Amino acid sequence: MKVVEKFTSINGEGTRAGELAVFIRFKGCNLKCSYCDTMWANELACPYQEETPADIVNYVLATGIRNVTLTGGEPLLQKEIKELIHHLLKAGVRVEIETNGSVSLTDFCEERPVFTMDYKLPSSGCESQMILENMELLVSDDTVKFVTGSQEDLQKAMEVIRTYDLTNRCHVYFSPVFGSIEPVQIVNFMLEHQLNDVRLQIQMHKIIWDPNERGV
Ligand SMILES: C[S@@+](CC[C@H](N)C(=O)[O-])C[C@H]1O[C@@H](n2cnc3c(N)ncnc32)[C@H](O)[C@@H]1O
Ligand SMILES: Nc1nc2[nH]cc(C(=O)O)c2c(=O)[nH]1
Ligand code: SF4
Ligand SMILES: [Mg+2]
Repeated sequence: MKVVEKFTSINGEGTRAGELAVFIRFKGCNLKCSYCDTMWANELACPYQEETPADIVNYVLATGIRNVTLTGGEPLLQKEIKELIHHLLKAGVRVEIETNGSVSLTDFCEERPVFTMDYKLPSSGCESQMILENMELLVSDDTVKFVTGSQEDLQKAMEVIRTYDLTNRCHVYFSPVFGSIEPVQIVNFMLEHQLNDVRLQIQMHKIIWDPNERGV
């Protein structure tokens, strides 16, 4: 598996935000979101370490931390990802996968990690790649995350939430494209449209550390 970085930190996002977590970041992505904060990991020339699922499980267990987030890049594109999920779950670790909404989840629903799945909004430039069938596969521990950069994005996110009744299916988060929309605009939109059960979340690690710092 192509690992570009692995580190321990607090999870800066998602339902376990603020808890300790181990991060495994994989190389490569099939999308090119306008705002991507880890584009470096998607470049062909990005150096990586070839690791087996067993190497990764050993690293995770040695940290003594019970949460692991598999991210990237797009983690579900790694050939051995199913095997890795299997071994991590068997070892009793909580597995969260950050995925971009353009990879089918059908193959990952038997032995289940927790999914934090983006719905890519218009300002990302990648909305046409969304696999809408994925919405039907989400369960109550999963999350749909809308990273919003504009009023148009907020409007579209609301439509998607209503179409798929997302707040009755799973967690729903709004997160600002870091530094490009004022969080208060998101709050005002939520108030104006009475978006109950939607949660605003700001990437905590970008406030604790320099927003461009890697490995945190
Ligand atoms: C770097 S991606 C990797 C996982 C997967 N490719 C995806 O897009 O979900 C991890 C998360 O960071 C979010 N993200 C990337 N750049 C961001 C930015 N500039 N501001 C806020 N969130 C961002 C993505 O939308 C995604 O939810
Ligand atoms: N601390 C911290 N929390 C995170 N949660 C999701 C991350 C990601 O890049 O997917 C991330 C990250 O890069 N750092
Ligand atoms: S899908 Fe994720 S990793 Fe890929 S470009 Fe978009 S934000 Fe970056
Ligand atoms: Mg990140």
